[in-house]
Amino acid sequence: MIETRELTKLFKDVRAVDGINLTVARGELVALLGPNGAGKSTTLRMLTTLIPPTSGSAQVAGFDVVRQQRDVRLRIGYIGQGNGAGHSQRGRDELISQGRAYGMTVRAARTRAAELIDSLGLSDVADRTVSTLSGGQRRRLDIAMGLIHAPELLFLDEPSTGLDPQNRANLQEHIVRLRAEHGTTIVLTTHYLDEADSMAERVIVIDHGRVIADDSPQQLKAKHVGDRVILGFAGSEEAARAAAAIGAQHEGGFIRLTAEDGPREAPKILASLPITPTSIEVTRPTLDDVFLTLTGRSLREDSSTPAAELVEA
Ligand SMILES: Nc1ncnc2c1ncn2[C@@H]1O[C@H](COP(=O)(O)OP(=O)(O)OP(=O)(O)O)[C@@H](O)[C@H]1O
Repeated sequence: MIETRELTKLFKDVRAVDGINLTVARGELVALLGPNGAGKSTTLRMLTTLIPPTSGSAQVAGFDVVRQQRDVRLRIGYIGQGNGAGHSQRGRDELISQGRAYGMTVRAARTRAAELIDSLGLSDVADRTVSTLSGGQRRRLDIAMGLIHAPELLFLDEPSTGLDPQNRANLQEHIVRLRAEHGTTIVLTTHYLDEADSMAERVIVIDHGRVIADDSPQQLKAKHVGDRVILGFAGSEEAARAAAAIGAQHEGGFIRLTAEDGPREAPKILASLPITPTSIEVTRPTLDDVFLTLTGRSLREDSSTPAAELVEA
């Protein structure tokens, strides 16, 4: 569905996207994850034909993003960071007008609008003017706008930024359901770690315009970080004896181990110790730990991340 080769975008001397190669198969739900300024939106804007690449190439839905822009545009939906719907119109009318702009008949646009209103949970508010909708409702209307022409591929640029946690969860549920019902290929950008983790079956981590990791969230965590098992002992001496028995190091009264599957391996570790620990803690890594391992920086500590997102990330 998407194939890019050395896709690059320069803004004067800023290398916003630096030779990205990626392949997205039909039906995948892929999250592009990275800190502010990593190049996620620029990548999306090239894939949606909004800006031309400086070099490299991209095929989207079988067409070239530079030479066959119209063919690409007919097959994709794009929901950018701002709200797309006009504020003084009723939501349903906005959807129908959007369908007409794509060349649909009034009848087809009405039917499709009704379907989307239903599947995005907008039935109670679709006949109100857009300006009276809540942030979450408006975002769902934006998604309906992007889907009116039944695109094969939907791009969402930070779909849940600015929403409260409840609306975010609700929106995520709708996106996952749409995908299950219609088989739409979805590519979204996010800097919410939990969003990438829970929704996407594949996470492409981008930093400084380059892909630094590309795998399922589970594999990324297992491959790059692993689970942590921390054993606590009554004192340093006990910890040293236990550490010697399993060929590990201790730090004061603690032994810190990495395990591929912590919850399963912890009982075996315990069984091989000559002394019973006083505490045991098994922690599973987050995608932030993956980012930290790969870059030495935390996505959360990114100085340009707005404070509201630090709390939720
Ligand atoms: N029109 C532009 N002119 C100049 N520089 C730009 C332009 N658009 C983006 N950039 C720069 O390109 C880099 C990548 O920006 P981009 O918006 O793609 O990042 P992002 O990963 O989407 O970040 P965010 O999460 O903040 O949206 C940044 O350094 C940004 O300042």
